[in-house]
Amino acid sequence: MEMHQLDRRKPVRRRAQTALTLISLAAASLSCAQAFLVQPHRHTRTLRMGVAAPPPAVRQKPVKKDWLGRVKEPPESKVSEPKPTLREWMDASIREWMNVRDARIGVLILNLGGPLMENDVESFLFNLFMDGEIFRLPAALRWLQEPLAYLISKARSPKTSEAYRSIGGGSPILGYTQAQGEALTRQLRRMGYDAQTYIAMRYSAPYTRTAVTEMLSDNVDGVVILPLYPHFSVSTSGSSINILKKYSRMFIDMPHTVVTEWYDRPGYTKAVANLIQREIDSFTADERREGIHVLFSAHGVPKSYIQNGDPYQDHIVKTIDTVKRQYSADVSTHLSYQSKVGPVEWLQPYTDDMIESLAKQGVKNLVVVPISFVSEHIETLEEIDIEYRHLAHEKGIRNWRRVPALNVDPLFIKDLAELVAESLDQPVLSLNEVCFKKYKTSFEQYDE
Ligand SMILES: C=CC1=C(C)c2cc3[nH]c(cc4nc(cc5[nH]c(cc1n2)c(C)c5CCC(=O)O)C(CCC(=O)O)=C4C)c(C)c3C=C
Ligand SMILES: [Fe+2]
Repeated sequence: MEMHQLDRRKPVRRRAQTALTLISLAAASLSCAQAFLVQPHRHTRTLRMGVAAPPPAVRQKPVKKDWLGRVKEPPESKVSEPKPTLREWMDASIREWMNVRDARIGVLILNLGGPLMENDVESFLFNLFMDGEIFRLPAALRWLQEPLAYLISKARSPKTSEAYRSIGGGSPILGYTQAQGEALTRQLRRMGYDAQTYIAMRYSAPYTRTAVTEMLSDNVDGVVILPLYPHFSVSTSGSSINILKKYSRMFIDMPHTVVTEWYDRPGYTKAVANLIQREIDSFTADERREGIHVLFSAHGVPKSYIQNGDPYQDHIVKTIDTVKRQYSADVSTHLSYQSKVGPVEWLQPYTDDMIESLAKQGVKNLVVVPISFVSEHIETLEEIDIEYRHLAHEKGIRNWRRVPALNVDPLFIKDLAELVAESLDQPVLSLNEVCFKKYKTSFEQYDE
């Protein structure tokens, strides 16, 4: 009975086999034609949709073929390589649908965001305090996150609005981030990459979902995820990566790698040192004889974060160690932390206490360096330039200098571009690995 049924299926199977053979022949001749024709592959990019590139951990080696379709064996050393680089992953993914190599790279820039105008302050603060990486409640009280975020943002918004009003009514962070993104795109293109940058802000538009949607509709072949924070903290890069992890289903077949931190980059640290040196050089010979003090002021985080393993403070200290080797040795260097929020203890010493203490010691010439920020925003323009400057003068520090943020400093942008390029040739670090292995963020709890 079974035999009979099988026999009756044979002609159907034969027809299916013939159809398959015809399809493969057509596909083979198409790929041969493509090898000879100069094809603008972007027009056919939709072919790729739904083709899942294998995730890095289980990825098989890409099958390399010559123009006749013969399989080329990879060199022996590469066979044993445990993890692919992003470049290899992109290559493999592209080769699955077409024999082309001019990969388009999306660079997804992550930043915090800020209110564009005064009316946005309350919703920006609400988003910020809704984030469990910023405003951490014990597990049993997490159901209070939303009502508390609502109350705190309402209560804080008059003070915060006043601060934004004093710098023109809104945060300049989006404008600077866009300028940095455009400069990075230009630099990567000068270096020969078909790259495009996209901006994902954490607490204000353009949000992560928008950036990812835009990036996918541009048909990028691979993504480098680049937080614009040199130092990793779960409260900044970690929080943005959490949200991205939530949306990672949107680019499940998209080769990607995460740059988690870049606090020791040569171009970044040199660019900061150059800006400090410029301020040091602006002092007169008499002022130099009096002594010059350089105060690095980093955005603080609650002390408990560091006790729970956040590497932020360690990264800050390492940046400063590298930077201070690159400017005049005859100045004194200090570190303090600014922007404390709420009643719990944050990293110490606080910047206002440090300024008072330096003034008490008789310091007259002070250079302040905002070290955790790479563009101007409220903490540099209001907190440092207005509040701390006023305090310093009041306490007798006569000569106050503030080192500008890097913004689009050419040396810095070039270094960021090199960082992106280098990340293509390093073993990929996936979102999963960052969230579950490297830093163990708590992404499952929170929404954008
Ligand atoms: C490295 C940078 C930053 C760290 C670390 C960070 C931690 C952190 N911040 C808050 C609370 C607030 N931050 C606010 C604004 C703000 N913070 C950063 C950077 C870091 N924050 C930026 C870039 C900005 C936006 C600046 C702009 O121009 O808009 C605010 C809003 C302003 C205010 O009301 O003071 C709050 C609040 C916490 C609690 C925290 C660590 C847990
Ligand atoms: Fe902050």
